[in-house]
Amino acid sequence: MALKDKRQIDKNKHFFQSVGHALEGIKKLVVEERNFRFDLIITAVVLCFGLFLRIAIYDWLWLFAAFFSVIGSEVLNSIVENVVDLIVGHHFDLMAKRAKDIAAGGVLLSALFAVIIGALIFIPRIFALLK
Ligand SMILES: Nc1ncnc2c1ncn2[C@@H]1O[C@H](COP(=O)(O)OP(=O)(O)OP(=O)(O)O)[C@@H](O)[C@H]1O
Repeated sequence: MALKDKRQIDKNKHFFQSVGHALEGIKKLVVEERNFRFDLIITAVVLCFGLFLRIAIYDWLWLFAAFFSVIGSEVLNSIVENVVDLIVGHHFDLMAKRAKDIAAGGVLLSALFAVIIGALIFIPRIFALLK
């Protein structure tokens, strides 16, 4: 699935070419975005906790909704940062600041959603374990 033509700008010719570019995008997120790596580590830790505490299927559904909400907003934040940098370059610009701060606010809100879901699922179980 290696991408032979690194300077391609026309449409992908087949499904596997599209998947190859999508995987390249995910690799960029993992390698270049510190917060994205942090989200993945937290997700792995929470998954381990969920398996250890044998949480119910409905709890897993909420947890996965929370994971993908955070990851989705992190992806949107990275897109905004890249597009803004492409447009304004290395200059201070109030609209650039506004766009980046709003995108970061979106990540913060989805992280808050994930913390609430995690607390509702895990705090009662941890208390039950301690009894
Ligand atoms: N061109 C610019 N003009 C004005 N302010 C900017 C510009 N670029 C960045 N900033 C400000 O600096 C902050 C951090 O910039 P940037 O989002 O590029 O860094 P980051 O470390 O990748 O952020 P994050 O922690 O969200 O991943 C932005 O939220 C914004 O407030």
